[in-house]
Amino acid sequence: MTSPGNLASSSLAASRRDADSTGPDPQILALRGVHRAVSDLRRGTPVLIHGAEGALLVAAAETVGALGLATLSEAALTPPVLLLAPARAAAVLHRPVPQAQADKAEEVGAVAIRLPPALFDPVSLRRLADPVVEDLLPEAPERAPLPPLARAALALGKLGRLLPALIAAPVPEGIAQRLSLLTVSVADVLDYPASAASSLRHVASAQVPLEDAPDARIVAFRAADGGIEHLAILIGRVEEVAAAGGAPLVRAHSECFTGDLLGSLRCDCGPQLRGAIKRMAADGAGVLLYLAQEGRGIGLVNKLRAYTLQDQGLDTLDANRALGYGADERNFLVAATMLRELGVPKVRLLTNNPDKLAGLAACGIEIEGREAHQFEANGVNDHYLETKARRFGHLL
Ligand SMILES: Nc1nc2c(ncn2[C@@H]2O[C@H](COP(=O)(O)OP(=O)(O)OP(=O)(O)O)[C@@H](O)[C@H]2O)c(=O)[nH]1
Ligand SMILES: [Zn+2]
Repeated sequence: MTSPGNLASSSLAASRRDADSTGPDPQILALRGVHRAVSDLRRGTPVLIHGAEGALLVAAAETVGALGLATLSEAALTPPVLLLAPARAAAVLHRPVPQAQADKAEEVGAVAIRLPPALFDPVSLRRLADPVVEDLLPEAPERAPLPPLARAALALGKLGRLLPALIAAPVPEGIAQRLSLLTVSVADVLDYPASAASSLRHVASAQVPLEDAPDARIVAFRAADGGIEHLAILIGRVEEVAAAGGAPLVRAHSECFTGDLLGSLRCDCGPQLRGAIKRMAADGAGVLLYLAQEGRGIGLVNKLRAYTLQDQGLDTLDANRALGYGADERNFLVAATMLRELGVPKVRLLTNNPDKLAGLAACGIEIEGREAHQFEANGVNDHYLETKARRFGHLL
């Protein structure tokens, strides 16, 4: 269980992990490499992905500028193509992706679009990437053969919480060094979510009495990539309950800026957050994991885009898909690692979401029971709640 002494030695251990006598830890180097590549994509700078199949230079359609496109053209072995997730590709191509190809596309999770000169500029590319700017081209573009490493390219864009739309071109090995561009391996990109989650360690904690739970402590967790922190709010006698082999109430709550902080009526997050804290205080103990997984893992910017699509008639699940994301992009290993670090391997989970129960169990957390966590619809979120029950299988 967390104590100030443990915390101090744990953060010291974390700071030493990258500097022992045998040199930096390869896992940490891999995590940092991917994190830096993501930052470059977010800035509009191309990065190189390499694997056994070759080397692919990629840039995010959402952020790339004229300079990035010029770099791509100059280095490309074959003309750059636009990689899109299958759902977005179907919209851009003005037709469903044919079945045989769709299967392949789902498997790879990417479709390549040919980019004639008229579309090879930052404004056109953003238009092709973003379903909110629903201004389809009068003439649909053509498909192109899928380059190698396409799946890793879209995965890298998603890690950056960017629209999963990347301009990509196979390039000769060694070009990245000549152009001073970052290189990441396909394995490091695909391993990143699990590797980052399993590297989470507590870095700081403090007593923070809450209105609804005066005996509360916040513990902050940081991964070895240097990314954003996740928080655990410990309420009451958690330590005692866990030490006695009991299962405290636990809620894995994904952050929701709009609902938690502003009281948005579009979702049920605010009442669920405050309700969980009250319930844990009444129960005498509980752990609320406040996870940096805004918008079920797609990020706040994409959630705002998803809201616009919902205002145009899509539901919460189809809006995610239209953007090129999955219905739920969260990684349950984050919550499981935090619980293990806190010494809470057994829980009574406050949730209506069967995927959370299955996801945490798959990561080795013992689910002693589920506690329903439902709140009245408010007149604005009725359709959202109904969609969660109907399409996500939420338990009532
Ligand atoms: N992508 C997307 N995310 C949303 C939308 N509405 C709310 N969210 C996000 O959904 C997350 C809320 O998830 P949770 O509170 O964990 O709820 P849940 O998965 O429905 O499961 P339980 O509440 O545990 O039953 C927050 O990160 C919100 O930002 C939406 O329309 N689209
Ligand atoms: Zn919300």
